[in-house]
Amino acid sequence: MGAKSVQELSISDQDLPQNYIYKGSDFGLLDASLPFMEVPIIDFGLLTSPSSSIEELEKLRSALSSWGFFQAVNHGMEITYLDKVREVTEQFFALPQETKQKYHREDDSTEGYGNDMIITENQTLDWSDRLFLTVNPQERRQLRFWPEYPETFREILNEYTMKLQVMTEVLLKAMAGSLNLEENSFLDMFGEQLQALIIARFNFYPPCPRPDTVLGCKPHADGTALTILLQDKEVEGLQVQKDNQWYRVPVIPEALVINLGDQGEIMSNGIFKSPVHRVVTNKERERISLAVFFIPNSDKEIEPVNGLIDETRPRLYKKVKDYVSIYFQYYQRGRRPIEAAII
Ligand SMILES: O=C(O)CCC(=O)C(=O)O
Ligand SMILES: [Fe+2]
Repeated sequence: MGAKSVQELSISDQDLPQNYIYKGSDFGLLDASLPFMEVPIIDFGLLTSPSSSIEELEKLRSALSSWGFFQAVNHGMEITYLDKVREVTEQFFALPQETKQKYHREDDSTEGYGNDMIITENQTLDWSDRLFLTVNPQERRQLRFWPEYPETFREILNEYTMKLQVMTEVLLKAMAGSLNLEENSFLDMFGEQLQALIIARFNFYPPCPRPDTVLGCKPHADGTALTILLQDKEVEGLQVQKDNQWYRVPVIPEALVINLGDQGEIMSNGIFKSPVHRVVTNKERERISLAVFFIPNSDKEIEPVNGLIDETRPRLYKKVKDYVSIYFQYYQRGRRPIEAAII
């Protein structure tokens, strides 16, 4: 049944297993003296067409082409609702270990509860336990991995991801609008009516005895088109890289953190960035987050939108299909999967 959960490791007096020690050369700067990112805050209410504000679209374009990250406010979900989503996440991870094991993922599969998937020898493991659930398309749901406790878990996950789906449609249209493209240019790449693969990844980061050498999540860029992240309400940990410098992503309890993934960068012909980010650990407090991944259907070919290719901006990426399948292999070897798509 595989290794101990990170949660169990965090409370055992056993020495820290060596494979959690991060060996990359880019560790170093884990202290709080790192600068905060100058986080672009986008008012979602102003993005909704047909009256979307030119100014807000310009802010969106600028955020996605510099950071690849922004914080979304006025997205239609009250903070009390976001707190409910956080609460069921905390409640799940607080269940007794035997109960959580009921939802344990198989060693060779991502779906379910468990810690970092082991793909290569010598791989550094992330200091986190996760619950990974496919939400959409509905027929791909594997309900045996969906917690039955807390009782509202399934209902909230279903409802929350439906709300995010609506946001994603608005966002994809606004992204196109911000580049003067036809409104459905990005949306169409997902397939009919956003028939996206939607995956929810609940992350749990227990306190870590060695935050100076252990990461909650290794540096990576997401393989998605878009990711919508609900951060812990109080505990910071997410950092983003820009021009070889790491920045802290501030906690804004009522906001959703949105970032572009590799497939979003490919569609935009490199105008929008898929940012490298990581999660650091701390000694005192646990941290939770919920990342929801929006991924074009695996039978859809993804390529730069036509209107974004011209003499001054040649096509930068090849057509890719089922990008996710190569993604994990590259990631666990510490390479950027998007390299596979560069012309
Ligand atoms: O926990 C976080 O803040 C980020 C998690 C993340 O990057 C991911 O799940 O891909
Ligand atoms: Fe990520």
